[in-house]
Amino acid sequence: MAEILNDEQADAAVTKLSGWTREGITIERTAKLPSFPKAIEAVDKVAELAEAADHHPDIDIRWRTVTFRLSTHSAGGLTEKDFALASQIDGVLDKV
Ligand SMILES: C[C@H](O)[C@H](O)[C@H]1CNC2=NC(N)=NC(=O)C2=N1
Repeated sequence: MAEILNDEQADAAVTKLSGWTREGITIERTAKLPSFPKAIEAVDKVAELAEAADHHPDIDIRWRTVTFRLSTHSAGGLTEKDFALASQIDGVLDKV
């Protein structure tokens, strides 16, 4: 099982991402996409990455605003898996 990062490690890891904040054992990023279809396109790409990683974000879609939340449920905390997928999500959002 992936190891839970402590507060210091999690805070250091979050600063390496773009636009993510940490709320306890969850990290989240909200992005406003240019349109609803673009928001769905971004979510679709993230879904493919999530499946490939076998790690899945909670996703909230409101018109063209999308929030991604990550936590490693099986570990009960934040692990490298969350930060690895968050970085991939940044890559998707940079290109939309
Ligand atoms: C069996 C499989 O590895 C697990 O159910 C995975 C799937 N996706 C997951 N996603 C997240 N965010 N946390 C998990 O603990 C998790 N577990």
